[in-house]
Amino acid sequence: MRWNAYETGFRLTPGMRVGLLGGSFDPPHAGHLRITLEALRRFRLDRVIWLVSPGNPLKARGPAPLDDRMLAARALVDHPRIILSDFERLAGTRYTADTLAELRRSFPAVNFVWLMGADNLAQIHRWDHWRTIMDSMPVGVLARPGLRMAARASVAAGVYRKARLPGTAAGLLARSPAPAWCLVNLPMVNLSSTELRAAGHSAGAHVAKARKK
Ligand SMILES: Nc1ncnc2c1ncn2[C@@H]1O[C@H](COP(=O)(O)OP(=O)(O)OP(=O)(O)O)[C@@H](O)[C@H]1O
Ligand SMILES: O=C(O)c1ccc[n+]([C@@H]2O[C@H](COP(=O)([O-])O)[C@@H](O)[C@H]2O)c1
Repeated sequence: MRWNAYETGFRLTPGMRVGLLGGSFDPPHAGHLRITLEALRRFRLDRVIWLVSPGNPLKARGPAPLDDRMLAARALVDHPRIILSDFERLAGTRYTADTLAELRRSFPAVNFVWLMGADNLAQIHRWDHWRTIMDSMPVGVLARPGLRMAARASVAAGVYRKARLPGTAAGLLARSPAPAWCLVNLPMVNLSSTELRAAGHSAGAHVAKARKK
């Protein structure tokens, strides 16, 4: 399967520790980059793949076109260990549980870690087959301004309380058998795509500006 239209020449080799940051990235922002760099370091990952989603199944509002969001991400990120991918478009998956199953099938010897902000830990119990996600892959959670408490009090944190690694053991997460999750604190960046869109910064506007140059 030709599964990455935007990133040529990257290889995932057996034994690699690879973080997966799924998101709308509508538009991508410095908060995404900050948590990615922090995840690479704290979870001792070899790579992080941004899975730029065709559309969050829980969001009624459709995002900007995927190509615009990929281009905007490319303009923001230039790092040898960060891969940008439209895997979900190419694999035809929409729900995270399906995407992760497909990735595991394609790369059976890679140690994947699902990454997300604390806002998503607080609501992952609403996702399709959320327990399959938690039971099949370690999960790294990055603190997000104002959401640490909601994450700690979440359904997922309660159901999987015994599977939680302390922040001091974050470096072991990628090699821990699922279920395993770890919430790390970090210097937080108070940015969200919602606020950026409200201020007129869309992925499409970025592309239009780049074309004018
Ligand atoms: N500032 C941030 N701090 C921590 N995690 C973040 C931050 N921004 C985004 N994330 C996480 O990155 C992933 C992708 O985020 P997403 O593309 O939805 O951006 P967003 O800013 O949350 O967008 P929106 O406001 O439209 O929901 C999610 O897991 C989200 O929790
Ligand atoms: O699989 C689901 O049911 C599901 C529900 C909501 C969100 N997700 C995924 O969570 C990631 C973050 O979504 P978003 O829109 O908050 O950036 C992205 O990869 C989505 O596909 C997945």
